[in-house]
Amino acid sequence: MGKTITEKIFDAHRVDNPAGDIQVIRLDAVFCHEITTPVAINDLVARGKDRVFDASRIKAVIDHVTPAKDSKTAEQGKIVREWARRHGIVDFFDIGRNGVCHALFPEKGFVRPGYTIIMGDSHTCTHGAFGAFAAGVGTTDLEVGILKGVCAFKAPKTLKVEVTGSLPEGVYAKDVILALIGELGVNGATNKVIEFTGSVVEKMSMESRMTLCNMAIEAGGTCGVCYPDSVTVDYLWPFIGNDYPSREAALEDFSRWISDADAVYDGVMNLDVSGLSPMVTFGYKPDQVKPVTEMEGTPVDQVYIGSCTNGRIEDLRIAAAVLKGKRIADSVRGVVSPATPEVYRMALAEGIIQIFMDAGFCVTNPTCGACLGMSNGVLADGEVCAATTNRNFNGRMGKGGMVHLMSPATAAATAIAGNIVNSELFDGREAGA
Ligand SMILES: CC(C)[C@H](C(=O)O)[C@@H](O)C(=O)O
Ligand code: SF4
Repeated sequence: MGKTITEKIFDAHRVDNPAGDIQVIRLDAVFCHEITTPVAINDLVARGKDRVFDASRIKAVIDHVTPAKDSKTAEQGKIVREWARRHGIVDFFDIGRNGVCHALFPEKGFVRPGYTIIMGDSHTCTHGAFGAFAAGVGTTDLEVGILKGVCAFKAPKTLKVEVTGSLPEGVYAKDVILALIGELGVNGATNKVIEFTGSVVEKMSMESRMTLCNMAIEAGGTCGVCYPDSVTVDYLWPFIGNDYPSREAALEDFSRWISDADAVYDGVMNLDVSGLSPMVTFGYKPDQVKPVTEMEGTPVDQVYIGSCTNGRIEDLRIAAAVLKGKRIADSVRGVVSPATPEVYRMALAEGIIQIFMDAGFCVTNPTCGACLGMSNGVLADGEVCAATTNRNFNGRMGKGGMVHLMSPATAAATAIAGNIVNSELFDGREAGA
């Protein structure tokens, strides 16, 4: 019987099978940030277990609220900073080098096909885009991971989603994942890995694949996963060039991490995106999704472009293409947070930061910022934000605020119009047609 990519990853990492379908797997990396890791650190210290399994496999960043906005966030940063120093964690990213964890760590080459990764963050599923198993965990699992480099999971179940057809102009990975979550519902993939396959995914950049996998959790998924291919090899080449004689050799090696044709799934669905139009959420749950055309005219107070979903260079390029030479509406506050310093640098070099500033956007440092409503653009009661983020929960961006999730193109067009609108990049034609 064939196996899925996730089953193969588990087979290669299993160190114990204590009971039933519980499997203990060895971890290739443990990622940390300043919101959830301090709780684990403090507890390990209190229990006299202030150790790390392997400092080189722990990657840490201060990203959610940075620079610190108050004493509490300053303290959280301090705990992680001192812990990283104490244990010789070299890959620790503080002010000036820090960015949103799920954008920064892949960009640094820390995620590889076949890897197992945990983090105390629900959007850890993003890293599956590289053909890895990466899952968000709670404090107890994080502590065990830091201490022993292992984690217990149930045997993985997989929902295979074949994305077929051809993406129309102006329709992006964000629209695909919103449409999928709309179909699945917020619990549609609970306790399952969502395996994204099909010709549309094969044609996607690593950035777009990360956008897809990032929101797997919004349908309840443990992880999203894409097969590693030449796109993955090209993205990782600066980091793996010394390990393989050629890109072809790397590709050959990575092909271990692809599901067998006769793998057994817990569900298979097809999503033909040929007729898809830009999508937007309308309520407080990510599965409340409609085509933008049905929400047109909804006024917004703020437009936020950033986050681990859509704060990468590809996203900023798309938004800038819409904003170029235009001004955002007087009634709108535009905020853009490049996801990492490298994204910021590229955007600067390409004139994208200039376009955002000329359009009237405020450009912040790389951080989660407004995404979770802790800094850099918190909404007032009754205010509405068009955002490229992944969560529209009630009060997420500020008490009494409403968030509409959308693609960077739709967000940029909305900023110009002052209300929700399709971008002019969308003409409804299938790509290449
Ligand atoms: C702060 C952290 C625990 C949280 C998460 O797990 O997702 C945050 O990143 C979010 O997006 O709400
Ligand atoms: S950008 Fe938003 S969703 Fe992503 S890790 Fe930060 S707070 Fe969470």
